[in-house]
Amino acid sequence: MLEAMDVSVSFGGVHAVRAVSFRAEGRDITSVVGPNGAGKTTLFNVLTGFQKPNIGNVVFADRSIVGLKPSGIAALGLVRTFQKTEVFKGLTVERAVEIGTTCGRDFPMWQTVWPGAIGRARETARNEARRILQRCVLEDVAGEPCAALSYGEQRILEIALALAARPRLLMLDEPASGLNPTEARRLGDLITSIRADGVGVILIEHNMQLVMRISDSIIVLHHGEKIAEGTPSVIARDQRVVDAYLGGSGFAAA
Ligand SMILES: Nc1ncnc2c1ncn2[C@@H]1O[C@H](COP(=O)(O)OP(=O)(O)OP(=O)(O)O)[C@@H](O)[C@H]1O
Repeated sequence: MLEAMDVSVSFGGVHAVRAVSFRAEGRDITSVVGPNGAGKTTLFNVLTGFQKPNIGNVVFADRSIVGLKPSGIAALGLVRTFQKTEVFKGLTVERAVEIGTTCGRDFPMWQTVWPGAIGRARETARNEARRILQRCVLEDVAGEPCAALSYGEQRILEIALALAARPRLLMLDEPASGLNPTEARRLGDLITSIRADGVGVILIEHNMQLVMRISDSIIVLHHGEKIAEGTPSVIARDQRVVDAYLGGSGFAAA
């Protein structure tokens, strides 16, 4: 569904991403890992339209998305999370997700003039929001103001808001950062349930336990280059990865 081809990005003399190619299949969890400064965020920004590559192409759903605005890419179904739930802090969790389901959607003209249509559209949005909150196990806090959520719940709410945009491919940038092991496990369960719904996920993440547990495919970056790609068990045995990323300590699938 998404293919990056020979993507390179330089900042002055710094080669942040060097000729990286990979494919992310529509119903897979594809993780991008690597040490600090490996180029993960820069690559993520290229895929979501926040950074133009110097060279290379990115094809999503059979069309090149290089040069499209982030909003245009999101409208195609490639949706990212933002750590920005504070914009909804005065609203309840359910209302925030409900508003999220209507963002970027066109409403036919008749809906604005036909009595009852607005109420019906609101009801549809509310039902969709409830379904998303259930999927994210946030239904118990649906009536709470967003600002009252714990840090871990706020991170899950970011995903709920991204799901409200009906992604075909969801991009998550370090969703486990700052989560405790229980929260990280809950996050992993959520991400695998999103995959089970037929939505692909691209995950940039430092938490290797989580990555090894849920990924279908892992791409390893080092100094901007892709040094390995494969299933968790293939990556765990790759000597170049173990040397470059893990300082020779090795790791096991969790
Ligand atoms: N806007 C920028 N201007 C100059 N250099 C940049 C810029 N953005 C990133 N870099 C450099 O590009 C390289 C890759 O950075 P990037 O943030 O993509 O790595 P990363 O793998 O996401 O790191 P981390 O895990 O620490 O977030 C680094 O050397 C970084 O200093």
